[in-house]
Amino acid sequence: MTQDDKKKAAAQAALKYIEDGAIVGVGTGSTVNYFIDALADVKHKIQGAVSSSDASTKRLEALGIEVFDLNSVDKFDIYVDGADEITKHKHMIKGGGAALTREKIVAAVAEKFICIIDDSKQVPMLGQFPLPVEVIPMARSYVAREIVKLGGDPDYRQGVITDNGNVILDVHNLTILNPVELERQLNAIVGVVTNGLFANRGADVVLVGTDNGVETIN
Ligand SMILES: O=C(CO)[C@H](O)[C@H](O)COP(=O)(O)O
Repeated sequence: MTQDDKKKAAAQAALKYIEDGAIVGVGTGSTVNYFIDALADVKHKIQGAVSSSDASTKRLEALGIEVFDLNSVDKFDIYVDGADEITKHKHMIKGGGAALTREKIVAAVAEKFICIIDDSKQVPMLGQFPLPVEVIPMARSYVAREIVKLGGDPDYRQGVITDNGNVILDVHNLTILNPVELERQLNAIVGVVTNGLFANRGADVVLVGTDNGVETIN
């Protein structure tokens, strides 16, 4: 099985969590693109989606799925998204696609976070994947200096502007022993919009595409 086959299988498996009449929270990335394609096959059964990025909105709408403004939706059951890394505690690093802030917002409103991944994303400890931090542009150098004090090595993601008009610092060489605490510490730096640690609100269910099929971790 290729990595893409595994992503596709995990994405397909997420459909069983979608109830009739649902509004579905939709993440961003290549695994989620498979999910959006699968969702299109059952679009007659759902009300529509809430999206975490302009890219996902475009794809959803192109396939005839209505996308609601999050401000017009009080609550919904399921948010489906990928991850760059995930531990057995269901703590994640996300934001490889620079959509972390909207992903965290949509995930916060959902009852359940269903994480869809291929098995290469499972790690014993977070931090091999550089941790994305979304920053207000004028605060970039200040935030970078503060991150160095926390032991990280920030790298400005050149040429990338987020959907919110901000920039991304990718933080290398972090030893993330306590993701819950580091998520709080990074958010406390003035100028940080969001960081890519999803630990205070991790995943609820993980669907892992493997060579032996899709494994469900509850
Ligand atoms: O957080 C994300 C985007 O901001 C994605 O979920 C993450 O980067 C995984 O992407 P992919 O499914 O393409 O491997």
